[in-house]
Amino acid sequence: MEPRRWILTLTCEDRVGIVAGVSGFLSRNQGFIVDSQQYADLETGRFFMRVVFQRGGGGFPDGADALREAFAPVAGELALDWSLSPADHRPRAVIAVSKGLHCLHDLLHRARSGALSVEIAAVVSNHAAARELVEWHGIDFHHLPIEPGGRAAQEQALLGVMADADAELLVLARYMQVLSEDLAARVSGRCINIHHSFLPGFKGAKPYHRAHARGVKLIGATAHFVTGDLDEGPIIEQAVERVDHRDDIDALVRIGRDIEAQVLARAVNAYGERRLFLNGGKTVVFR
Ligand SMILES: Nc1nc2c(c(=O)[nH]1)N[C@@H](CN(C=O)c1ccc(C(=O)N[C@@H](CCC(=O)O)C(=O)O)cc1)CN2
Repeated sequence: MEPRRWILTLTCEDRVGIVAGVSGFLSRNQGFIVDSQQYADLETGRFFMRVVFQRGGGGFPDGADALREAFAPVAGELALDWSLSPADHRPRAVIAVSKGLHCLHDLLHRARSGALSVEIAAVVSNHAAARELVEWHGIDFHHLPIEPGGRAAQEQALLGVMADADAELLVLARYMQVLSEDLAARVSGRCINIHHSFLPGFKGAKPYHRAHARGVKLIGATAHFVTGDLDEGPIIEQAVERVDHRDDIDALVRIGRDIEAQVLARAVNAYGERRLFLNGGKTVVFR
């Protein structure tokens, strides 16, 4: 049987000796490195690293707690912000959606076919349109309409669903409500939105209409971490497709749906596989 694999991710203030410190720890503990990627941002002075490793011989710490206990002194010495988990761990996620269900369909299908690296724990929506689809997949659906003056209560209910589902990640899969500053702060670094344009172009509502009016030759989609500032969060993934004068707004919307679904799934998988790091107003995404 293949030995269990582990993923160590870390970030820290950059200095000489980080890679040596980590690889030295693994060597001393019979850790066999399967994949290692690191990046030094010379502008911010931050360092990022992701190591995939497995048991390489006798003396390898047995289990997550033993590994974390063994690594903690090294991490303290190097002043690391770190996380260590089994490679097959899939973070639990809540998906939020409004009336456009194409990204939700895609995520549910990928989850069902084992191609999604997060576990969909529940789906919430300010409309009831997705209930039948979600329940067909055997997943909890929560209809959280926004009553007049009820945005704060609705957001509390959304946080309640995340807590009850033990979910760490919130995915806005064409959820057309602007999260409050408070909610955005509470899910900072663990909330991913898909915006239906190639940011920074065409922020806000109805980007395809405005792209058509502008006569663009490329349209795209952008997955980003959510912040309190609409469509301003750190970009995780983007893609574009060529369009031309023959493509009316309906065509742009149709072409855009596929781009949105693909870009969002890539971003969610980067998060689930611990390949994604916040780096100030930007991100580091290991391939
Ligand atoms: N705090 C944030 N919340 C959300 C973000 C974000 O970047 N920061 N992105 C949106 C998604 N989105 C574009 O990608 C978007 C959604 C909604 C709107 C908008 O103007 N909504 C209106 C209501 C529209 C309606 O009811 O249909 C509003 O909220 O008043 C613009 C952009 C998700 N949330």
